[in-house]
Amino acid sequence: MDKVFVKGLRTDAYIGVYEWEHEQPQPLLFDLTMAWDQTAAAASDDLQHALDYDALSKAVIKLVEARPRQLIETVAEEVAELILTDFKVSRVTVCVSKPKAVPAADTVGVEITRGKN
Ligand SMILES: Nc1nc2c(c(=O)[nH]1)N=C([C@H](O)[C@@H](O)CO)CN2
Repeated sequence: MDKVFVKGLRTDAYIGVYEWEHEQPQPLLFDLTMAWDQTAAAASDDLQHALDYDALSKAVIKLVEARPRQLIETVAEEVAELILTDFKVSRVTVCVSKPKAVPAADTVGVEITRGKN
């Protein structure tokens, strides 16, 4: 299956279980990989038949910045659900990185893959 991807999509979010994390936003980075058949987009050269990574990126940022959450697992599931539902994608992998979470590590995060039944 063909894929459309977005790497290193940055948002600033109220995210975390600790008190200080509720008081200031911190960066979350998303790597998103969507299954998408490119045939119609390539044949027509028309964005209407493509998975619009610009619109998708904006929708993800809007969702993530809309409200505070405790766990990055929750964010990952909500982002996957948005992409599957609003962008008619059949399968998506969402990787969420939280670079400020563990000072001794470059970054930490979770990765999930979800599909429509
Ligand atoms: N699996 C997870 N572990 C932890 C999370 C999380 O969202 N998922 N969050 C925290 C804290 O908020 C941490 O990021 C602050 O440094 C701890 N573990």
